[in-house]
Amino acid sequence: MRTRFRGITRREGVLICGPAGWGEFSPFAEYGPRECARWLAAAREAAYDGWPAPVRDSIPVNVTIPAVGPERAAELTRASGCRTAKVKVAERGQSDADDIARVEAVRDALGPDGRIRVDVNGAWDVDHAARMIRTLGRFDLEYVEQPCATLEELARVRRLVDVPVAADESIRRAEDPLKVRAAEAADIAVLKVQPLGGVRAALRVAEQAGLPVVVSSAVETSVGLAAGLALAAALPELPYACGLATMALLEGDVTADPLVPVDGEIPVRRPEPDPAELDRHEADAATGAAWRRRVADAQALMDAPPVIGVVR
Ligand SMILES: O=C(O)CCC(=O)C1=CC=C[C@@H](O)[C@@H]1C(=O)O
Ligand SMILES: [Mg+2]
Repeated sequence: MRTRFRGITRREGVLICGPAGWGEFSPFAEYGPRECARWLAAAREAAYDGWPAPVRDSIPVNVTIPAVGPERAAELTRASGCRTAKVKVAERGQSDADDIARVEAVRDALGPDGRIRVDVNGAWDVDHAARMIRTLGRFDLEYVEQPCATLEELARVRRLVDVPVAADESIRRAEDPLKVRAAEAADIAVLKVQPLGGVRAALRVAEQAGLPVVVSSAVETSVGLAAGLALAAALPELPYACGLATMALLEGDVTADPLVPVDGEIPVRRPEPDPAELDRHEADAATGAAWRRRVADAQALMDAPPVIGVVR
């Protein structure tokens, strides 16, 4: 990766080639087989079933600003050409002052008409969240993503601030993603294709959650990003720019024509992996064997025929 994001500097995964095309299985290292089964279901759907028909052919996207200094944050914002930015805040080891400086720099770079959301990844308690959301509110926030860890805390924060609250981890890591609505914990639901088990599964969550939705990536290659675009393209409504411009966080891609935004949008398309790029990024034998085991462990929990075909 070009920069540390979500605590990692390397992104690994498995690409599966099937009759419907290529799929990506790239759960983060700490996820066990039960959670990985949903990620594998998403890859299978891409490789074996394909996706529902799109109702739009271009997706507005936000630039994703990691927990970098204000100058770098402004640089990344300007270079993206996007009119919406999602700024990581509450990074471990950093201060509220770091977050305020980063958001202020992004606001300066975007100008008054740009939209800014922040992603806390559940790190604040309710008092800290209320205080920081009010402080950052002076930069006019579009919404705050997962300010606290639990549904109960999200519901309390919602009643304390007038910035909309988006649920992310409460949707993608929950046994029942639909509890968010019952708990009145969020105004917006963030959908990620792999954690939710595929495009069709994510469409069902969107329908049942009954909230406006944003599609966001899991920092995949263009193989996995194509599934995120397919979800964003199939949703009946798409009121927010989507977090699908994460190719900017990666040094390279497995395709020769990566999915990157032009004027803040990404066209809905499905780039094919390029043999030379596949070879360039192929993991060593030990890493490959470990990933084949992760596929097998997740597969063992799925009531679906085993994944076969080319696994790289
Ligand atoms: O939503 C975006 O702008 C990009 C994707 C993104 O922010 C994330 C991807 C994967 C895990 C997290 O680090 C983070 C998130 O919490 O949404
Ligand atoms: Mg998030």
